[in-house]
Order: sequence, then C-alpha cells, then structure tokens
Amino acid sequence: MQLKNDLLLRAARGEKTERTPVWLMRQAGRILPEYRAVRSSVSGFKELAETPELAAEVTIQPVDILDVDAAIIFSDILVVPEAMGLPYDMIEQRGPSFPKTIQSLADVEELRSVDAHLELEYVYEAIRITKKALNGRVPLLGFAGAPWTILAYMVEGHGSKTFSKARKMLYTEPQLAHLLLQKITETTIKYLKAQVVAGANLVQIFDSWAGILSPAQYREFSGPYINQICAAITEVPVTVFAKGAFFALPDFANYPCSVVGLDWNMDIATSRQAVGPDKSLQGNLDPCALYGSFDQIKAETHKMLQAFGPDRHIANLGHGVYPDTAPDKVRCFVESVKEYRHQPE
Ligand SMILES: Cc1c2[nH]c(c1CCC(=O)O)Cc1[nH]c(c(CCC(=O)O)c1C)Cc1[nH]c(c(CCC(=O)O)c1C)Cc1[nH]c(c(C)c1CCC(=O)O)C2
Repeated sequence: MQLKNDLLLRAARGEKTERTPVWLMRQAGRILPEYRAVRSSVSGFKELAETPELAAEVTIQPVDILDVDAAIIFSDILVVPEAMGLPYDMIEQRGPSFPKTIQSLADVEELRSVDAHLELEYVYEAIRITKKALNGRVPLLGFAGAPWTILAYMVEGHGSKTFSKARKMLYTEPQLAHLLLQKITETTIKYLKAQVVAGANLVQIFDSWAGILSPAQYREFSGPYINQICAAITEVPVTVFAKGAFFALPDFANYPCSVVGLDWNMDIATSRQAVGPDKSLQGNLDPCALYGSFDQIKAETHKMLQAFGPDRHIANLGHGVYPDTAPDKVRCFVESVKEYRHQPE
C-alpha cells in the first residue's frame, strides 16, 4: 500500500524531505495514560504484548495522540530469548527476569534457533493488524535486540549496571560466547525477515548495552553479528542503534545499514564525520531535556536540528523516552521538529 507519509523512509534512504521526520524510542508505553488504561485491563506487560489486537492498539496510540511520523510495533527485545527457550518474566517496577540463564555449552546447545522465529507468530499478527488499521498513515517500524545485548540478558538473567557475568563470559569462555551470539544472530535474521513479510517498513537493531564493552571487544563480539544482520535484511532499510558505542561509529560506516542512531553523549558533527555522508543519522536529544519548560524544549530541539542539517536526519531522543515524561512535553518536542525550517549555513 502507498504510504501517505513516507518522510521517515525517504530520510532513511537519503532522499530529500520537506522537513525532518520525528518519532520517539519507547513512544508506545507508559508515558500515555491511554496506554496505562489498556495495560491495566490485562494481567501485565506480557499479556499485552502477546495479544495482537491490543498490541496493535497501543502501537497506534502515539500516532493518534502525539502525531509522530512512524509507529513502532509494541513488543520487546526479550521475546527472542523466550522463543529460543528462555522464558522471561516482566516484574512490575523492576524489569525483566529470566528464571533460567545460560551458563554452559549444554545450555547453549539446548537453545532452539532453526525454528525459534515460528514461536513469534503473535508479533507478526500484531504487525498485520497494525498495518491494516494504520491504512498507510505512517510507516511501521519493526525491531530486535542486537545479539550482544540479548546475550547479556541471557547470561545475566536480569538487568544490571555492569552486566559483569555476561562480560566475564567474554574473557573466560569466548568460544562459547561466539557460539551463542551466532545462534542468536540466526534467529534474529529470520525474526526480522518475518516482521518485514508481515509489513514492517524498516527495522531497528537495539544494542542497548554496546557501551559497556571496550572498543576491541565490541569489534569482536558485537559489531560482526550486527553486520551479518544488516547484510541479510535487504528488503527494507535497517537502523543500528548502539547506545554508548561512539567508538564503533567508523565501523558502522562500512555496514550495509541505512541509518545509525546516536545517543546524547555523541557529538553530532563528530559523529557525522565518523559515519561519513552515505548513512542517515537518528537522534539524539537527551530524554531529560523533556523535563524542561516548553521554551527550553523548543530551543534544544531547534539547536539539535540545526546541528544535524536538513538531510539524512530522523529526529528522535538519544534513548527511550522516560516513563514519567508529560505527554504535553513530548508533543512539544514533536511540534518543534515539525515547525522548524533550516537556516542557510
Ligand atoms: C533493553 C530493552 C528492553 N526492551 C527494549 C530494549 C531496547 C531499547 C532500550 O535500550 O531501551 C525495547 C522495547 N521495549 C518496548 C518497546 C516497544 C516499542 C516502543 O519503543 O514504544 C521496545 C522497542 C516495550 C516495553 N518494554 C518494557 C515496557 C514497560 C513494561 C510495562 O508496561 O510495565 C515497555 C512498554 C519493559 C522492559 N523491557 C526491557 C527492560 C529493561 C524493561 C524494564 C524497564 C522498563 O520498564 O522500561 C528490555
């Protein structure tokens, strides 16, 4: 179906756009009272994510309420380890937890990878329902975690400041880590391809824990697997968002991806230099900027847009929007992007 608003896809491909497109990571979620209402009608996050009609409903809420230029399918990166054989619980106020973790070769060998993506039919169904309901209003984004970030949860078993168990494995059992990373990569490729078949117009790879690796470790344990995924997804543009991995930006220049996400620690001009002219950039306002006044948000957003320039930019925050951000402030961010006209250099 012809999209009525394809600004984001054109920006991703490096085509000229009338204005910069805008969306927010984690826009489908707790910032919206409308989301919390749907969420409280079910037993919890997992039931919501696994019920395609409801997942579609909360996916579309930010398009209706915040007027963003894209929808992102409501799901989680942790559905992949679950499909491979490690179920997770989402614990209220605390986050994800895995009753069983990966510690040995036997654990890795037990994981499903060949057909694991078939367990995620509920995600594909949510994508199909969302596409139909969106009726071409905006593109729909699919996503998955990067293999390193998924390994981190599979080995650690829960969130952590240091992920020291996961990083320990890279030193003590590098071979085992590579075996696991390759298995996750194979499942992720099939999963993302199935999302595209279901209707995703672009897919984003979230490497949320990229920044806790050294540059050398990143080059060995994360980058190559992301590169494999980018090379396999030829049907739609791919965005790579590696939080904290400023050191990897020159590597991404050589990956077959279309867009590179920046967090707010990354200098815009320096990042553009590192990534080169042939990729689009996404980001990178500090999520905390949305706690400022309306005037501050507008000024910060305009400063950011000017620094990125008019082309090859998708406006976003530098990480997911924080759950206690006022929806009015989010709308102010979106409107500030939409009203901006670039000043000639
Ligand atoms: C690391 C990571 C996770 N999940 C995700 C990442 C990568 C992005 C990032 O770095 O933030 C990705 C994710 N998770 C969710 C989405 C939905 C789409 C969107 O961006 O709007 C996306 C893209 C829903 C969610 N995923 C989660 C919620 C909150 C659960 C709830 O509604 O109770 C939502 C809406 C839970 C989740 N899921 C995860 C954690 C650590 C937590 C707990 C912390 C938190 O609550 O934010 C794992």
